[in-house]
Amino acid sequence: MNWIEAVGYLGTALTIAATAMSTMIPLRIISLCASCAVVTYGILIGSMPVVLTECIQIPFNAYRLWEMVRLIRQTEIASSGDLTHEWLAPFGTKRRFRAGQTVFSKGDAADELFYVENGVFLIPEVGIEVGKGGIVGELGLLSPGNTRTASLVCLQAGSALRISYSEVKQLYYQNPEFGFYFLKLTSERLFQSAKGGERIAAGDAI
Ligand SMILES: Nc1ncnc2c1ncn2[C@@H]1O[C@@H]2COP(=O)(O)O[C@H]2[C@H]1O
Repeated sequence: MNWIEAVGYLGTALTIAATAMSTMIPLRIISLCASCAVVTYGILIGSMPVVLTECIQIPFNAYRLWEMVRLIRQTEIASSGDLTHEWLAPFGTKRRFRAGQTVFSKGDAADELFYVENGVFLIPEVGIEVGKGGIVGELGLLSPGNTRTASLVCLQAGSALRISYSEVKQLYYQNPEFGFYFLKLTSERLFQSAKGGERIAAGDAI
């Protein structure tokens, strides 16, 4: 076997390895390496169909790889809670609350969540205060019968964006980063409640 054939076999081996892979990022990286080896081989043996096939595949693989890396980066940002306002603001309807006002009570029917813009709110059952940037009222979307798992009372006058559950669902299906953030937020709160109501401030980064 001469070195030109060795380059060709390297391309074959990498192509087979990529086909066998189940995780997307390594698959795309190995596919790109395979294409580079096969293009080199195609040039060395003067085969335009081989070169052309791989040159068409390279941008597709590179684009999909970029998409996956971007999604993972956004998901990381999402899980730190930085993008919530950006996501929710276009859907929200502003509502003002005065000190002492009950926003909702435990057991009420739930069909919306709140993104706190300012003021301070209290969840009396767990003794948690929710301030600017906090999300509250999301568990009703998942609770049996869609009822509130706790109450919410306004401590210091402020405002919150109301986002209906149907809009939350739209956002969930259309925006995987939001979906992941929502999953993390709700599961952290449910885990904490199950552990005995340890404090997770509703505005805390998760
Ligand atoms: N342990 C908890 N930590 C933080 N927030 C909570 C906790 N339990 C309930 N909540 C919030 O209080 C809200 C009450 O209404 P929901 O059940 O719709 O959604 C609930 C959560 O947003």
